[in-house]
Parts: sequence; structure tokens; C-alpha cells
Amino acid sequence: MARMLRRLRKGFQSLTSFSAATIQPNLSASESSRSEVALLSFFSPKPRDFSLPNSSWGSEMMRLYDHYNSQCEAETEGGQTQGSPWQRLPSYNRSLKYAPGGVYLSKIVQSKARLFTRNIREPGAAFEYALFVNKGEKKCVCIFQAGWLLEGPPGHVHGGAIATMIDTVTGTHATFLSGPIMTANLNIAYRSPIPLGSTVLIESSLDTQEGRKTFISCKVMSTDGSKLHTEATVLFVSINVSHLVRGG
Ligand SMILES: CCCCCCCCCCCCCCCC(=O)SCCNC(=O)CCNC(=O)[C@H](O)C(C)(C)COP(=O)(O)OP(=O)(O)OC[C@H]1O[C@@H](n2cnc3c(N)ncnc32)[C@H](O)[C@@H]1OP(=O)(O)O
Repeated sequence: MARMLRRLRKGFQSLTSFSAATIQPNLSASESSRSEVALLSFFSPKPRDFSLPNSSWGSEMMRLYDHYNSQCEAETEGGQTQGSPWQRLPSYNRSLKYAPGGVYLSKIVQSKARLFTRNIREPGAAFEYALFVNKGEKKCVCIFQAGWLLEGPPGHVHGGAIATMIDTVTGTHATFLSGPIMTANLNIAYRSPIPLGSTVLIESSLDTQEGRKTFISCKVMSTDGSKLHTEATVLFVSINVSHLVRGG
């Protein structure tokens, strides 16, 4: 158990893709150290970044990617970065190598564990998405193209797939803001169906942080903003990484 915890903490400590500036100033020392461990990368040296464009992306997906990506920090000729509040978040198919249920899972299951939204290999078949976070406004935008394997009602996206994307976007946002978290409560209102194959915007905004609790609101909209497909409120509770090793 102690060895597992050491490996898990080490994994969190290498999460370099998350900015140190995201630590909340209003957390206690122990809560703050919980946040610090989330600033690290637990991924293999050269993992594939699934949030980069691929041949399955349609024109609307590419237009939006170019729009948000162009607002992210760009390196100047002098090697310095411009001060944009936007940042594209990479996305891998393993999140925590040593904590997919901790000691309760066999080594085979641990070695085969993959992030739910990144486990279908065929480009365009399921969840195609990229996340951009705005550090200043504490909001996050996801561009999402829903593939043919996500069908629920004929020709439209399954409600569970929509919930999965909401949990993923808001969960990533909450991790960025508060460090290691788990979803405690997720409320969803489905307002209008999402056509299969279409591209939508998923917007996540921080409502409030109270101690260990991070409250986030989320909207899924058509890309021109004219149609609200889904809205949700989500509560995340900060956890100590040992929570995952103990199996919750
Ligand atoms: C690890 C990070 C990796 C990051 C990598 C990033 C890259 C990859 C991104 C992928 C992003 C995917 C994101 C998926 C995220 C999941 O889907 S997580 C899976 C689904 N969630 C679960 O399985 C959670 C199961 N539940 C639990 O483990 C525990 O109940 C919890 C949520 C940790 C809370 O337990 P606890 O720590 O004992 O907390 P507890 O003391 O009971 O409550 C603390 C406070 O929260 C409140 N609370 C607790 N539960 C509730 C509830 N259900 N309703 C309302 N209030 C509640 C309590 O009332 C209390 O409030 P205060 O008294 O402080 O005001």
C-alpha cells in the first residue's frame, strides 16, 4: 500500500501540463498540497495527444479548433510566450497509471485501463474533442464532434454520451482549478437533441469554490450559440490521492 501511494504521488508530481498558477489561494495547507500534486504529469514520455486534429474532423470542428488555438499562447521569435489567458489542454488515453482502482485491480486490468472517452481507435467513430481553458475567466470550452458509435435516439447522440462529455469537460476543468477531485453530483437537463456527426460547443464555468467543494455549470450549445442542447450543474469534491488507492 505504501509503495502504491509513493508511486501514485510521484505520478501526480510529474503532471507538468497543469499550471502552478491554478492553485487556489483560499485552500488550507493540506488542501493546497492536494492541489499541488495535480500540477504534474503522470503520462509516459511520449504519449499520443488525442486532442490534436485528425482526418475525421469536419470543417466546423477545424474552424473552431483554429479559432481557439489561435488565441492560445504563441511562442515569439525570441522564444518567449505571449500572455494569452487561453491554453489548449492535451488529452491522453491513460490518466493515472497506478490508480485505476488501486490495489483492488489486477496488474492486467491496470495495464489495460484506458480513459473512457479515448478508448475507441477509429478516428471520428466516437468522442472527438479538444479542450481550451481560460485561466483568467476560470472557464473552459470544449469543441466536440459526436461520432456514429454514440447513437441513442435514431440519428442523434445518446444521453449517456452527452453526460460523459459533460463529466469529462467539467471534471478536467475542476482538476485544473482545484487539483485531484471526484464527481459527487451531476444534474443534467436535456433541452434539444444533438444530431449525430455534428459539432457542438461545451462551455464549463466555475460557479464557486467552498473548501473541498468546486461547483461548476455547463452548457452544450450549437456552434453559432443559437440552440441550447443541454445544461448541467456539477459538484466536485477534492480528494487526497490515497482515496483512489484505497478504492474510495
Ligand atoms: C484524480 C484526477 C485525475 C485528473 C486527470 C485529468 C485528465 C483526465 C480528465 C478526465 C476527467 C474525467 C472526470 C471524471 C470524474 C468522475 O467521473 S469521478 C467518478 C464518479 N464519481 C465517483 O465515483 C465518486 C464516488 N463518491 C466518492 O468517492 C465520495 O463520496 C466523495 C465524492 C469523494 C466524497 O466523499 P468524502 O471525501 O468522504 O467527502 P464528504 O466528507 O462526505 O463530503 C465533503 C463535502 O461534500 C458534500 N458532498 C459529498 N457528496 C455529495 C453529493 N453527492 N451531493 C452533494 N454534496 C455532497 C458533503 O456534504 C460535504 O459538504 P460540507 O459538509 O463540507 O459542506
